[in-house]
Amino acid sequence: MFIIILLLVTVLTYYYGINRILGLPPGPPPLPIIGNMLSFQWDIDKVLLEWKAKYGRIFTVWLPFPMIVIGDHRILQEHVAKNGDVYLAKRNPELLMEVVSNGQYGLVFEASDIVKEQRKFALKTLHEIGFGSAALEDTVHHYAQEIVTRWKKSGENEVDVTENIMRAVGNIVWNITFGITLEFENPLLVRFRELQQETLPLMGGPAMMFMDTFPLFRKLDFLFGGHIKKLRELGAETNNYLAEAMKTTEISFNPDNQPSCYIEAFLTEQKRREEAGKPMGNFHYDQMLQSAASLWGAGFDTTVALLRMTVLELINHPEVQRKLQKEVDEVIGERRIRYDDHKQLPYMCAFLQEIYRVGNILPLTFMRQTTQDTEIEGHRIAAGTTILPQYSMVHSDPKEFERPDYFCPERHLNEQGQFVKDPRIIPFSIGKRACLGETLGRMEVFVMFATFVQNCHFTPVGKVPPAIEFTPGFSRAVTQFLVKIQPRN
Ligand code: HEM
Repeated sequence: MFIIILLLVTVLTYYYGINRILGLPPGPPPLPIIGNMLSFQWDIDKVLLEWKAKYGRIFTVWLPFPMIVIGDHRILQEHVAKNGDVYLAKRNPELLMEVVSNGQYGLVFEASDIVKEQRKFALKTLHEIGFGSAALEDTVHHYAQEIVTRWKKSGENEVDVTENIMRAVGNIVWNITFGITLEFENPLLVRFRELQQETLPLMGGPAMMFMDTFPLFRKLDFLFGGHIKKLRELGAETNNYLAEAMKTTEISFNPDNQPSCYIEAFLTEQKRREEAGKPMGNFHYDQMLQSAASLWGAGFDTTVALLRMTVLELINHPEVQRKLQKEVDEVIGERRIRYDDHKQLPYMCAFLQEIYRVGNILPLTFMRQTTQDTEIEGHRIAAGTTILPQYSMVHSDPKEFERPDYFCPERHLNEQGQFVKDPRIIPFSIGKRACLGETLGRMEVFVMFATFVQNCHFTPVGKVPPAIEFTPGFSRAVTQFLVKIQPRN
């Protein structure tokens, strides 16, 4: 009897009092051992917002380790942005990394001790190989033209816009990474997207989180749907393709030339170290391979997903499409779109800011781990605590944005019809782990979308446009939809 009472008291204390005892922000009561894991699906936006309404702007969720969720713009700015070094490290999904990437390498989930060095190298390299340059803008415009030329020929056919967008965006990332231009129709890009589409949903979800947290259960993978086995196979196929492409780059690599892509810059650094008699350090084969995988993984589906969503919103809001067409016709006419044109296209900027708000490409931002003791809103947070900076909770909070589910570019215009940049909308994240591809991503989305509006008119296949629904998974995208496309000029 005594043992039962003791057990009951322990469970109740844990359930109702653990956060208070540990001095953590309040949060949903956790169950012993599994914490709040059962509530933690990847389409968790709604649950997180309910918790925010109930427990405040920061709260604790147990997975089963305590994780502090920050879903408030001011706190994100004051801590994650201004105090970047404290939030530099990620809480890496070790199992996932071991299965897919042979360890914690690359540019997204690399081990904490190599982050600063590899991010510095990546930022410098991406700038040197053309981020922000007119040449890269020309390439993006060239692919935007490829897309609309094909769409214009579609006549009465029902079109899935994904295919051409995917080939164009895929080619741009491939080029930046390997310096290789693929044929527009090259089946490799299609296979690569399929691999990513199969991999991403398996990476997310409670099964992987559970096995990551409790290594003993990895042997029972077959009971959880065989995710580990499948991910290992998909990871191996992806890595083989990347290794092949790296080999091609290596064969034509000339160390005397200025690097034209990421892999060449990596090979140049290796050569420099070799000639100086310095150890390779983290500039080894696995880091090179997984950096390529990171650029591909982070730069491809994100951009494709946002561009697909722009078209879906156009057919759902014909009056918005008409306004965009009018603006482009009046300001640009038939001349070539340039990124700089955004300064003269306020309605288009408002439309894209609204896409960035509702798009929420990462349903769950990557978890961080504090690198030192800190304090947030009066709570002492120990070094090594997991933090979730959840920007989507700002984007979809009714206290921040009236009717947040409603797509409305006008909310980003002032009385004079000028575009108002909203600092609360953070699609590329902030701080020291913000997106490395923001410069390219913003330019790509603008130049491609403006070219679509300039050249094509999109209508739904039936009388009623398709619903806006999202696929679950590590990254978020609207489900498949078809459109009809008429040329505009
Ligand atoms: C419009 C498209 C894009 C969006 C919305 C986007 C958004 C994001 C977001 C939200 C993160 C997570 C940051 C965090 O953990 O706090 C991220 C990380 C990252 N992105 Fe992007 N991204 C886009 C395009 C790109 C492109 C084109 C590239 C490169 C070619 C890229 C490379 C990366 C990398 C390497 C990271 C990991 C950075 C780190 O952990 O230090 N992204 N991106």
